[in-house]
Amino acid sequence: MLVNFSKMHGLGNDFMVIDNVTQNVFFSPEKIQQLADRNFGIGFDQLLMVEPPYDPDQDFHYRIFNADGSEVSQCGNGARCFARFVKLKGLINRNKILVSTKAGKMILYLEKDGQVTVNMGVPNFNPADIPLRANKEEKTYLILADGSTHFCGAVSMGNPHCVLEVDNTDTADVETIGPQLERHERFPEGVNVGFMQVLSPEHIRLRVFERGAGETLACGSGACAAVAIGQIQGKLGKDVRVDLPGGRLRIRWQGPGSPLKMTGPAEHVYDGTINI
Ligand SMILES: N[C@@H](CCC[C@H](N)C(=O)O)C(=O)O
Repeated sequence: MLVNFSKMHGLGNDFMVIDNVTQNVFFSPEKIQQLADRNFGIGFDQLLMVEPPYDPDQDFHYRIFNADGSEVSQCGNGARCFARFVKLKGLINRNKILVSTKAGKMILYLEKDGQVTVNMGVPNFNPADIPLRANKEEKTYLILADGSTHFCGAVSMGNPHCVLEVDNTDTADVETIGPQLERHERFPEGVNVGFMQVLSPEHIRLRVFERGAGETLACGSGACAAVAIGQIQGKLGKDVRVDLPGGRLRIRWQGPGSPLKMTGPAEHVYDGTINI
């Protein structure tokens, strides 16, 4: 069977994107791992499957799979690439796109300058919804891992995130702490781990060790999580520039109860066909 796909990226967080509106593709978790392999496959952090809407009031549904084959419910950079993809492929001709994921509904806007703005919904700090094992909601949790104590904020952006503040992202021990917290027992469904350096209330640097994919060049939902957590901890303002290894995002959040907006680029790299 021949499968058409596009390779895309958002700030170097890269995706294999499949139009499952006009095709009928199913991949097992093992097949996804094989395709995600950077030596033996196409190579990507996440696979995005664009599907017809599940709800009549939506334009599309889209599914997200990590490189390890696990299906997840949110991907910020993927959402921007999804919006570019459906326009590029002529699946829609509007600049406002309504889409559902496992996490719920989102609204995306294709801007005139080529950037994409995503309304990521309301950040959810309730531990049970993240999910995080905790007696009550806190701005900072103390988590013990391998004899070390980590202070981190936690939030669901539709997917679970914890964020640690560091002095310098260049020297942060992402390779050790990332995997320790990713599968920590306090996070029963795993967690994406952000390392945030606050330069000013309007400017942070961020590295993210992603659940199911390892450290990526950028994590959109991770950037949203860092700004939401930094703001409730009193460190950040309402309009923040986030510098990730792969480039820059703009995150705007008016505070608890309001939806958060992310703006950034989405690039198409090439189209391909594989025989599976
Ligand atoms: N790269 C993404 C997040 C992808 C999913 C994540 N690894 C998870 O398991 O929740 C982004 O840009 O948000």
